[in-house]
Amino acid sequence: MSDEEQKQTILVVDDEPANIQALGNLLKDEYRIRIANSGEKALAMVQDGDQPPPDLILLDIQMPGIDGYEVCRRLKAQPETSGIAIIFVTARDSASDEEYGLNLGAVDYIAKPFNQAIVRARVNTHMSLKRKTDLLERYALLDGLTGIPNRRHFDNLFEKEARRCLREGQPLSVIMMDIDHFKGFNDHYGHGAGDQCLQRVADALNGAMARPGDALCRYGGEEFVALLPGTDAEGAREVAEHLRQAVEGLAITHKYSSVGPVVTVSLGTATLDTNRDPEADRKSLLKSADEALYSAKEAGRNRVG
Ligand SMILES: Nc1nc2c(ncn2[C@@H]2O[C@H](COP(=O)(O)OP(=O)(O)OP(=O)(O)O)[C@@H](O)[C@H]2O)c(=O)[nH]1
Repeated sequence: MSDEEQKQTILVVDDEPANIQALGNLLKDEYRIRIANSGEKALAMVQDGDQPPPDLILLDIQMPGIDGYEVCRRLKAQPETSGIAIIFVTARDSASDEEYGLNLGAVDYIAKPFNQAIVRARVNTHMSLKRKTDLLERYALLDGLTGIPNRRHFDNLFEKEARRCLREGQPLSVIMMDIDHFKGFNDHYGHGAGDQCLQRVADALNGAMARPGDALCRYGGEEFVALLPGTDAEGAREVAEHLRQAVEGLAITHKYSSVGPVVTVSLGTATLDTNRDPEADRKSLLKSADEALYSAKEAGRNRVG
């Protein structure tokens, strides 16, 4: 990632080009600046799912059309945008205005005409807090042992992708997988070797997932789940077979498996059929994949159920 891409983003919202320019010039060396000259444009930019949301919004209050208070209210009302920090930068400098703005959920309130050094210092404080929060959130969604997304992350992704696939009339598949006779592996080679095995299996599974939208998560102890947006049932079975081969191809010795001499996985696939009742399908998708996984176990393991 380039330095420019790593920069945090500030959206400056003001109907006065001179104000946008002043704030932009003040902050452009440290941050990536986006601008909107109305409340409507600001909302459209932030709610556009294709662009990552800004880290901070510097928001004027008095603007024609949707004013800053209303922009703040609408962003705070939506879970996807409610976490974005907002600082009002405004000529309305009475204590009651400030109290009103802070009660709407803004993190700070700066009166115009502003002192450049104070604006920069306050912005830096909020951006530094935001960087720490982002880091903590990222860690909270990753599995500590394998470094891949954890179950909590999967639950969020699953909800998001299920909604998107239903909206766009796309299929959504999941693959549940479980290492065969992992208890025997742990019991005989030790917990440390078991942990290493989990790490290598996770890497191999990750490497075998081809599409950028696909996600592999650790679902539980020795259980993994793959989420495949836009993939139909046949495609999911193909991916599952690749995943099976990738783990077998690692050739990790497992003398205590009934399946063969190396570590293997069993897999079950299920696909959300957008033509049927969307709610019922979504709820039962993981259950179906789990049932398919258990039939793979019953049928002898190291296979796709
Ligand atoms: N080393 C290690 N072992 C784990 C971890 N999480 C779960 N396990 C072990 O995974 C094993 C799962 O065993 P079982 O659920 O009985 O299943 P299995 O032996 O894989 O048998 P089948 O699934 O029927 O093939 C247990 O021994 C757990 O202790 C982990 O993070 N590290």
